[in-house]
Amino acid sequence: MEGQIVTKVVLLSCGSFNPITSMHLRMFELARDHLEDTGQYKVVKGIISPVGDGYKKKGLVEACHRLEMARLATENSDWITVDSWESLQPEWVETVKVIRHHYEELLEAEQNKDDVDTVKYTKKRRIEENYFEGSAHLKRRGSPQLMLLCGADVLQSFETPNLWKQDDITEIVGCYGLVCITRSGNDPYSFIHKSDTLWKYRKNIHVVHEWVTNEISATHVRRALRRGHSVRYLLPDAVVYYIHEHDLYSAESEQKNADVVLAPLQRYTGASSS
Ligand SMILES: Nc1ncnc2c1ncn2[C@@H]1O[C@H](COP(=O)(O)OP(=O)(O)OP(=O)(O)O)[C@@H](O)[C@H]1O
Ligand SMILES: NC(=O)c1ccc[n+]([C@@H]2O[C@H](COP(=O)(O)O)[C@@H](O)[C@H]2O)c1
Ligand SMILES: [Zn+2]
Repeated sequence: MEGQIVTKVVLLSCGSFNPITSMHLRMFELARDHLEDTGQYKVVKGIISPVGDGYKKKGLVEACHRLEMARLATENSDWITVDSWESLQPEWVETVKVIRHHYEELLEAEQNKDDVDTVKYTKKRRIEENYFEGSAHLKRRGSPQLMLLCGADVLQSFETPNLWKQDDITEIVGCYGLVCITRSGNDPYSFIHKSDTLWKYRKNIHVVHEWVTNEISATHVRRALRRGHSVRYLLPDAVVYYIHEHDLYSAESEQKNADVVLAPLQRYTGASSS
């Protein structure tokens, strides 16, 4: 549409990527097409942020391997990147904090571009002064928006007791925005309808309907590998080779963290082992 303001968007996907699959990469392509088709957005970058080992999910192999596989999977993409910040943190980091971290980096990069010849304020002050309505509402004139990209199962997990803090959900959908890819077994439209918070911020939630549904999941890939079955074409060849070279997924690796409570549940309930 003529005269319409086009907002630049960076998509951030947080997850285990244990291992990264072709569907993880498809999510970015689907989300970019969907946002750009509206005429309101230009997607300039995608970031994959593998969760740290402190997440303690069952079967989670070391972050260094998950990072390397994500790097191999994205080496042919000119816009999807991998970021190690989250995975290098000694403890599990709430997703909202990962988003804040990347948003700050984004603003700094933008301001470094703007600021070459202007009066030097401190970095922090510059960031604060450029928000439209103060730091509670993170929108700076002309700067890119950061949106969380996830599958509908993650949206559904918002209602799992003790997994997400209500304030975090409100900040994610209220201040940043969410792009959610449909996944069989989950109905994001109904979920948004039932949640007062999600309904309130429904304009910030972009549901992308994936018509070519597929059931690719990292769980399926790990299971096939344990059984000695082929996983070729479910994930990029370079990742398949890496997995075999390092003998990553076995019955033994699937038992990692088997007796440990997932970090968010531990943090919000005080439990430490099952
Ligand atoms: N087939 C899929 N359709 C839609 N979203 C997906 C699909 N596979 C993964 N995702 C999304 O990718 C992100 C990273 O997910 P994750 O690393 O847990 O992969 P996964 O395939 O779900 O793995 P696991 O089976 O171990 O849970 C999440 O937002 C998840 O919802
Ligand atoms: N409260 C939270 O911020 C919270 C809770 C559960 C999962 N998560 C994140 O969601 C992602 C989920 O990954 P999995 O689907 O692989 O478990 C991870 O990046 C994890 O850190 C965040
Ligand atoms: Zn998952």
